[in-house]
Amino acid sequence: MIIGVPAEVKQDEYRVAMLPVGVEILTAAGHQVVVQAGAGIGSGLADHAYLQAGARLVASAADVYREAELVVKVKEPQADEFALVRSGQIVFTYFHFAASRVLTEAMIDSGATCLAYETLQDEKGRLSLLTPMSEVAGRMSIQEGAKYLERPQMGRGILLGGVPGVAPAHISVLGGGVVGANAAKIAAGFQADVAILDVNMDRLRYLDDVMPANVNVLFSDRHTIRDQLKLADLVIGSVLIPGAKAPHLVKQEDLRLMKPGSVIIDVAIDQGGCVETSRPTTHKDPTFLIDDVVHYCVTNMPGAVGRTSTFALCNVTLPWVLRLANAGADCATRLGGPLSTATNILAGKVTQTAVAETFNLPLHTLRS
Ligand SMILES: NC(=O)C1=CN([C@@H]2O[C@H](COP(=O)(O)OP(=O)(O)OC[C@H]3O[C@@H](n4cnc5c(N)ncnc54)[C@H](O)[C@@H]3O)[C@@H](O)[C@H]2O)C=CC1
Ligand SMILES: CC(=O)C(=O)O
Repeated sequence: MIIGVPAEVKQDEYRVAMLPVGVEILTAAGHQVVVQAGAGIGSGLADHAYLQAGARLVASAADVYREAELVVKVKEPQADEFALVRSGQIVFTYFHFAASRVLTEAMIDSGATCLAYETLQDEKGRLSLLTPMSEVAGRMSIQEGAKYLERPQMGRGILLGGVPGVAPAHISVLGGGVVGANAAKIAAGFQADVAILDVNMDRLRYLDDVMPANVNVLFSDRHTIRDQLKLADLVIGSVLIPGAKAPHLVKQEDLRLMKPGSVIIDVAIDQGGCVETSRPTTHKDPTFLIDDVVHYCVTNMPGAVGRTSTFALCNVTLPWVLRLANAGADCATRLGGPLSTATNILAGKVTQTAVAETFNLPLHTLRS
């Protein structure tokens, strides 16, 4: 199979979808890998490393899309990439379709097959291609939160850990999955006072067992959320209902409960955000103020730490790329099991229930 790796074009996206070692493994298995020149630069991976591993370098994204049967990316195709995606092609990347009707319609119109990293459930039911980026974003949410709590960044002027005689920051983490647990772990290390809210009691019991003493776990309901908003200096939005638009746990009217200069890091923004007032932002212009509350809603947080993130992502995606490539272009879209959970659009037809429901589109059933 011909596998294509274009350079990422989303604002401030420094990741790349394949490491040179991935090229080596795929070519050794008899496949061809076409890489856009410069694609790895943001992650410190030079063109010659891809060449040495057996890749063919091409000048433009158009060249990659023209040749590749399987396009492997990091972020969803951007508007100026839509026309490059073609019928019969498989695109394997983060899509987060429920957050964008425009993207969903563009991919339907392309006639391509779209396999989303974020909905792939492995044999144990884990979202194993989302996990490493959630680990990055969860950890990063605390360092970003610490920065935007500083007064010159419009924050309240709060140091996360406080100092002897002055209370630490209170951090409320909405959703105790991978992002939430990683955020809480780092926040606890800063000696902040942390609360994790979740609706999954088994998860709360687990977190209660493994988290340090400055982390409390609470059941997430409307009253507890509102109580937490009154206390919080920093709120981390980290809920997920796989494939679906994130529920708005914080309503616009709730912002009035919060202290002026408090900060919301809505990590769940890639699924639409769990705060009603959130809207997508970029690393270049990451925050905005509503009712004196700082909102940070960057949709590709791990992109800023491209080197760490590229390695963490490619470590887990490569086995699936290899599996698709070995199946061959005709059979790859008929692979059952985990790859069927990744299939959001098959040859231009929506196959993910949550996406069809979000946009009221016809749902097609996958057949093996
Ligand atoms: N902005 C960015 O750059 C990035 C965003 N993300 C996003 O972060 C979000 C969270 O991802 P993960 O932690 O991996 O998901 P996860 O599935 O591990 O955790 C989500 C948690 O939310 C909980 N939850 C569901 N409904 C809830 C409610 N009403 N109240 C409280 N908790 C609730 C679930 O029980 C689960 O424990 C996803 O939307 C993911 O795509 C992940 C990486 C990067
Ligand atoms: C999960 C995702 O969309 C990202 O890492 O950018």
